[in-house]
Amino acid sequence: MSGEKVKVAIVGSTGYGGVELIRFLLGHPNVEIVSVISASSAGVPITDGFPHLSEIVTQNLDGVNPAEIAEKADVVFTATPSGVSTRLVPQLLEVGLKVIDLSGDFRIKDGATYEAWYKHEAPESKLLEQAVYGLSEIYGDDVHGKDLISNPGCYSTATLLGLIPALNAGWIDPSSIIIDAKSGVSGAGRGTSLTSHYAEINENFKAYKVNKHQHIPEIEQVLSNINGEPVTVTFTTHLVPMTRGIMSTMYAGMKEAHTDEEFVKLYRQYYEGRSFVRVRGAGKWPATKEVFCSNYCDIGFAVDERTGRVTIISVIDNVVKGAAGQAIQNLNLMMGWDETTGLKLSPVYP
Ligand SMILES: NC(=O)C1=CN([C@@H]2O[C@H](COP(=O)(O)OP(=O)(O)OC[C@H]3O[C@@H](n4cnc5c(N)ncnc54)[C@H](OP(=O)(O)O)[C@@H]3O)[C@@H](O)[C@H]2O)C=CC1
Ligand SMILES: CC(=O)N[C@@H](CCC(=O)OP(=O)(O)O)C(=O)O
Repeated sequence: MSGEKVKVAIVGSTGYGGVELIRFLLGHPNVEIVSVISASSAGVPITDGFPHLSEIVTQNLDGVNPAEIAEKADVVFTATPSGVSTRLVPQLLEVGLKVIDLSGDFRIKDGATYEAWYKHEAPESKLLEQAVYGLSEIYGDDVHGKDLISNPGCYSTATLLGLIPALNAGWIDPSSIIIDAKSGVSGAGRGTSLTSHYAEINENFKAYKVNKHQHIPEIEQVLSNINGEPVTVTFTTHLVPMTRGIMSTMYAGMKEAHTDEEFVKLYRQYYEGRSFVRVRGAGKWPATKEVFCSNYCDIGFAVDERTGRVTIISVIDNVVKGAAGQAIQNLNLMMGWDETTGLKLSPVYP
């Protein structure tokens, strides 16, 4: 790129993913936010709903009009609910925009599988083929120069980054994988619901969508590609009374005995040069607070010689590496910039 900044627009800028995109993009040296967009609040200042952005974002919210977006922007992030992107993204591509979609709509390559899990009509198969699945550390090379990037799911990101090196090396039995995942409440978005309001979630801890979560086909699609044969997983999600953070705890049988130190070495080699994956030393397990508000994914291991299984623990911030941060990482990869541009912020602690 020349010295000129890339102009970006954000549809769904009033949601948690959208507002986090704004926070990071404001500090991105190669980018200018030219439009913050809302379907329901066009014409009003974004600061009406988000006073924390006062004096920082002075624009009014724009409406969802693909032709108007194309007049202003080069790239658009769609931080919109699943089902919305299916209809909107083709219109945005049609007017010449590059799109990075944060929803689940373009992640599943088989339309019938998408419809079975998401209960929405799938996008047309041509676009499903065109969309590049933007799990940055694994498929980053495919993102460069592409027009449509499908940002991975939050649980899928933590889980896949935790499993892929061991599966790829043939160290774990693909038929034995069990995933026990927990998320903070912001993962459900800004809208209120009975399951996520304060009295229901405070001092509570509950499983939900057991064996029915929409990230199961996404995780299985990628693991099957890596494995070369179909992989199915047992996947249970839980809601934790905290705002941000995902911990994915994964259990798998080892094909041959390996030590914690060998796992650490394997993973450090696999992720060499990828700044946002931090592999903990033997006997050190990550906590969600250690990646809070950052784009890091931290991974630790515990081999159990007694059972022949390994436990892999992976943590991310769902709103950052699980959504807005990885979307910006994909923008960087799309544009051929260093993938860390605008993203190298330390986690917030405590
Ligand atoms: N929260 C998270 O941790 C993660 C979220 N995701 C995915 O990212 C997407 C955004 O999530 P999140 O920000 O949490 O969701 P929110 O519910 O917080 O925000 C979604 C936004 O989409 C906008 N919207 C709703 N309907 C339409 C429409 N018809 N046209 C245009 N915009 C619309 C709404 O704003 P308005 O009415 O003002 O337009 C709303 O602010 C979702 O698909 C979600 O599944 C993925 C990974 C993690
Ligand atoms: C805590 C919580 O409710 N999390 C959401 C994650 C939503 C999400 O990321 O949705 P898509 O990736 O499918 O778009 C859930 O479990 O459905």
